[in-house]
Amino acid sequence: MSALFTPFTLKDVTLRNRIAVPPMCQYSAVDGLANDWHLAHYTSLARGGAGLVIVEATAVSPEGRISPACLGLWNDEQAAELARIAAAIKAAGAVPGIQIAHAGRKANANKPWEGDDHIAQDDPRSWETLSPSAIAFGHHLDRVPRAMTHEDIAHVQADFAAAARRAKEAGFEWLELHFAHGYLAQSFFSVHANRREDEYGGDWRGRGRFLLETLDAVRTVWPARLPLTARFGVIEYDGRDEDTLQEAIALTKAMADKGLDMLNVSIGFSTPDAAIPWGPAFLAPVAGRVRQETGLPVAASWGIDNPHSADATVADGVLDLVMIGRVHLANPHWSYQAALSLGIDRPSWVLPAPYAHWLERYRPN
Ligand SMILES: C=C(C(=O)O)c1ccccc1
Repeated sequence: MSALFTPFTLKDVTLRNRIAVPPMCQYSAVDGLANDWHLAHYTSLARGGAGLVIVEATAVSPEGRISPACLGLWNDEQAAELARIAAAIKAAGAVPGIQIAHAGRKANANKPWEGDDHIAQDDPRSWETLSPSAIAFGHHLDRVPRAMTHEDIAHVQADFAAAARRAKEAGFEWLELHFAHGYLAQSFFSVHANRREDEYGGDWRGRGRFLLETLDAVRTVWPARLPLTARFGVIEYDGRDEDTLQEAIALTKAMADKGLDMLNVSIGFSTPDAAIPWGPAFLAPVAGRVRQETGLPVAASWGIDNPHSADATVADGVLDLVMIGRVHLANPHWSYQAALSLGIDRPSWVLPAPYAHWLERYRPN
């Protein structure tokens, strides 16, 4: 029996297997609106057999977008278009998830294939960037952001709560807060980005306050019966990893006490000088430690694309869900290939019936 193809239940939601498609920005929206690109993209991924499909980083406000082409959930028109995607993912047999985000000091950037750098301030598409402190990320993202006031902080937290409410009304059943990858929430936690001397800075509790308060605000509107999760950078690969990990584990425990149901373990990406040890499933052991020390179910991504390795991380109790990202862009039916490789019974039926019946028939014995 394959551990990867066992169901997973969290709160009132059951996934058909342990395979999740993590958020992967498409940079294909206009005014934050989802369009036919997104509908085809997410429908295709859901038809491929994954248990959970999480829609990409969706900004809680216009200035929270990474690029002008990112999705948004700050108005009802955007919610209506995203409702079509949630319904399409569900109709294909996967659970519809969505990640809500604020890009902080990495906001206002060109698409990755159009420079990946901050949009020039005299460009009509440019907007002001916000962060805990007036410290730029560096390299291609060298814009110095404005240090947030307490009014800014309260406003952004209210935006997260409003986006969560819209996500619920749009039919999403899994919510992920973007607390990773050097964006706003990660920046509050990061010693590289947060040099504040008020209650939102200093030790891990101070630097974690924005994340805890944002979680609180979202928890009040997101239904208790549906999973409330976060993607969180627990390590920076910046030479102080053990310190960061211990602080991240302490903050994760505090988030669990406030109703966080699962952690999608990722990387901080708070400094351009990180020495990331890219390699097959390199982050899985870090996620396993977070799982062990916090007692929370965890997921992880980054270089997990081999079915046997993915299966082993679940079978060995390292991960509860495996985030299979970029390889899904090359092969939306990765789950079917994994089912064949792992020798599960009737592998074709990982796919929808209109595909499965053809794949199962006329096969050599
Ligand atoms: C666009 C990203 C996101 O939405 O998290 C991202 C950024 C840096 C590394 C991986 C992913």
